[in-house]
Amino acid sequence: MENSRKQLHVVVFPWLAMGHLIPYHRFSILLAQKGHKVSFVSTPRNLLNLPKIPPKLSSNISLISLPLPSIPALPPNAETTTDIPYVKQQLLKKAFDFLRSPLIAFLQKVKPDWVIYDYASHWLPSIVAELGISTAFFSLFNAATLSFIGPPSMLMNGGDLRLTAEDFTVVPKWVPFESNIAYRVHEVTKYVEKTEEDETGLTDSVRFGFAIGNADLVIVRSSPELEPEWFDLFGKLSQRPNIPIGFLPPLVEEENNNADVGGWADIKEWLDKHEAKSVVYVALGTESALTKKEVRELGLGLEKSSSPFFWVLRNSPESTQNVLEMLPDGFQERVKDRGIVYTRWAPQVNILSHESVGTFLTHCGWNSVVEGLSFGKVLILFPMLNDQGLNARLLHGKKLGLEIPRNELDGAFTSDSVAELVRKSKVGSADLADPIRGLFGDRGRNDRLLEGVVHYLENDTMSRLRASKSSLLCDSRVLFT
Ligand SMILES: O=c1ccn([C@@H]2O[C@H](COP(=O)(O)OP(=O)(O)O[C@H]3O[C@H](CO)[C@@H](O)[C@H](O)[C@H]3O)[C@@H](O)[C@H]2O)c(=O)[nH]1
Repeated sequence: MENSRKQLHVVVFPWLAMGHLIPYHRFSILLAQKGHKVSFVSTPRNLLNLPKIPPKLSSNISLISLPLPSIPALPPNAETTTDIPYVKQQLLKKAFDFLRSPLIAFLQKVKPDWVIYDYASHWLPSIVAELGISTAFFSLFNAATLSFIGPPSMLMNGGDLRLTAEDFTVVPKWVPFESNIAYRVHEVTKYVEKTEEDETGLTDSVRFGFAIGNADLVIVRSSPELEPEWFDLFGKLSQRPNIPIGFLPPLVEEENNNADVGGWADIKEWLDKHEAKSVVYVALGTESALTKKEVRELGLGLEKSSSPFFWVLRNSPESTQNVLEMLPDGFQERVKDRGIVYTRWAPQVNILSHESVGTFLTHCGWNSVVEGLSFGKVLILFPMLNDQGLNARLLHGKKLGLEIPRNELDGAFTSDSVAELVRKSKVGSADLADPIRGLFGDRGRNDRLLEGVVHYLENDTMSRLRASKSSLLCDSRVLFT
């Protein structure tokens, strides 16, 4: 760390979801690499499951464990959204909200310069401001999604009148330009059900409202080159300083190359046998669950495509049936020479970094999108939940992906359309040269955006320190007059 730069102490507190813990952890590593001190706060099992901290950075990162209080009806070991059915997520938020007291006690003790927090801890910024600590909301949603969610001033007052799934299929009235970014009914049905069963009394949009509206800074995991009009609009709607951090393109972890049976070494051996860009990687993140009918259609589609594939298909807490039993009869036997159905946690970044993978059939979780595009894969878009439908519209509009046609109401699709898009993904390499696509994996550009965020955190802290020193000077002058 240069002498002119102050070493910051940053407390990082993500929501309890793998898709949040992973990028918050990555951001923490990058802050530590810049010489800053990070306290990464989460629950015990989540801390154990995080990627290893590189030994040379371990003195800069402390893992702070706060046990998750038990809540009736929440399974005892549930510490992430992956452990529970989607409609039970609000229970996890209820338990998460009980982390408030131990977290505040920790902050009072260590008095960091910054707290970087997620949308679920909407209560954090106002309390932390009273302690004189700066707050940054780190948004894993892009600017288009943040704008779709709405102006914080409206959300904080409970003024979001969208209640039914249909309400979310309309471009909001605060979007002043032409846009097609809105949900399809099937992409929000579960959100509406989850909200109706709300255990916390707060909808996610209210949490977003407070998380954004009370932040000193909003850091957005995206880039203004991808979505200039949405960054512009989000700045106006939020009335908060906001800054893009770029995409945080993934790093391939060397240590994943282990001897675990069925682990990365075995997967790599299988991928190595295939021609460049021939394999379709299929994975739908950590929160979405397919119905039996969807598993069947997707399977038949992959079979009809005649393409080699690697399909991550794990059991979901939403279903009591083993997911392999949902596959079409005889499926695994018929495709055994060219397809793998993988039922464990997959080393996704390693797989996507492999040259034999050409196509990524994805649910459009923002991490997966970034990972796929950073490694130059062709995306087949299959949104299921959360921001995924909006991401799919954005990507489709920018010609960054091919969307599987689906029935707008129930999401039904055909195996033929899956097979057709897989084939199309193999021939449509022309737009791979698109400069927008190149932004995702451009290390130089992404590093510069990250550097901008780090400078903001450093400079803001320095000006606060100078301001508090000069107010002390004023006070002492008052004393001496
Ligand atoms: O077997 C697996 C499954 C997932 N991953 C990783 O886990 C992350 C998953 O993130 P994402 O692709 O964004 O999917 P979700 O976990 O479903 O993400 C949640 O969080 C995202 C960020 O807020 C949102 O965009 C999604 O809609 C929301 O469901 C990625 O880094 C994957 O590489 C693995 O490494 N192996």
